Amino acid sequence: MKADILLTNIGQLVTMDHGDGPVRGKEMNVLPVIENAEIAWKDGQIIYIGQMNETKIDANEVIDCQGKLVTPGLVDPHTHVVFGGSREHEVSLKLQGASYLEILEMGGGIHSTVSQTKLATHEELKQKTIQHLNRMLSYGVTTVEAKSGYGLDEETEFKQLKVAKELQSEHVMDIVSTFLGAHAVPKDYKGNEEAFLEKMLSLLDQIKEEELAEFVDIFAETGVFSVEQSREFLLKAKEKGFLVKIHADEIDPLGGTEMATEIGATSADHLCGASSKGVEMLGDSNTIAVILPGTTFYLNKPEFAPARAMIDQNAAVSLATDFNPGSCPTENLQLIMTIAMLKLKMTPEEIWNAVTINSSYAINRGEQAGKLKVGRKADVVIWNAPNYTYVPYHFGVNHVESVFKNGKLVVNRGVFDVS
Ligand SMILES: O=C(O)CC1=NCN=C1
Ligand SMILES: [Zn+2]
Repeated sequence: MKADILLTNIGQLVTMDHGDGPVRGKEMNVLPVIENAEIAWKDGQIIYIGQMNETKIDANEVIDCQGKLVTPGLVDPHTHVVFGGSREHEVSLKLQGASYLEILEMGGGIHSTVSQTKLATHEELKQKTIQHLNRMLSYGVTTVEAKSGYGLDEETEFKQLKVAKELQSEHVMDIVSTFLGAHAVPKDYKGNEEAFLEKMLSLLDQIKEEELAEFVDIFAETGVFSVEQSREFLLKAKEKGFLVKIHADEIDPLGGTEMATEIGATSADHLCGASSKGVEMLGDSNTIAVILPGTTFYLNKPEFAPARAMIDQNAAVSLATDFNPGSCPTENLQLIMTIAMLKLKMTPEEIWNAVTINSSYAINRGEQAGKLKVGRKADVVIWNAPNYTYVPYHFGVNHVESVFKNGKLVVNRGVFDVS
């Protein structure tokens, strides 16, 4: 068998090849691992996965993985990666005890990023986003969702969406685009949310025509949009052919989780305040629960999402960074894995399923990402770690050694000249 690249002497090859669909409930605690394994690819496509020395493979390049861990590229299914500026100036307010919603109400938070995103040129926004995507790649992420939502007007929402679309073809990262025009109520629409939502809905035809987004999302939260406003908005988006997802029960328990499952949302995200009814409905639905423990940590909230109860009720759970300049300014999905272990009480097996195969289904890429299987593209990570438990265990550092995207080496962190 002729190959371009063969990885051999792999200690643990985690394939995520459970069969079709996301993994849910008890199945989340199963991790398909091949010990002492090899994987080979040609022209960017996986042609062999198996035990070492089972098959003769004639490869142009052979990489001895020295017993290390190899996994699929990670999938980050919830990020606000396209944005201007930053919000470190709000740290003093946070330290004085101002809450996220209080800062938003004061005209800061999302509104602050909206002002900075409006000021950024298309090119400035694009170059800044490339830096964030490169850092995500260095953490082992090879597929990412990118939301708009820092324009709250036609011009700047389209600027964000066009940056994401250009990077879909120009950057090696696979990017799934989401329209989040309903991210907050701009000052000139205060008290007139319905009119603002109508304005955002009026953009959908052009977004669909120009293929600028696959998903539509909305922030269902106190002081932003109600659950009923969100239901109506997302149902209209579905009628126009969009897939939908929702920021639900992030801060206040409004019942967005239940609504997401009722309308057949692809994912319901945050869910810190999900009710027991909402948890039960997730278990009985195809809606993926995307949990963002980094945000709960960074907002210093005591209550984390009840991920343990969701898994116990047979839900499919995914993890994401929620990378954004305000409530979770980190691209480090590995750190999220550690927080999920400690605060959500998820096992290493559940965590690895939640950052690969389940995340890929949360952004409609279940057939393309999050799994290593013959015939799929070679999005592969070699970790400087002896096993999959080691990554969330040894926290706050980057364990990636090499990242291959479509079979091409795109990140090599294994090179040190320390003599
Ligand atoms: O604050 C932000 O910029 C991102 C966010 N949207 C909803 N929750 C957090
Ligand atoms: Zn978010």
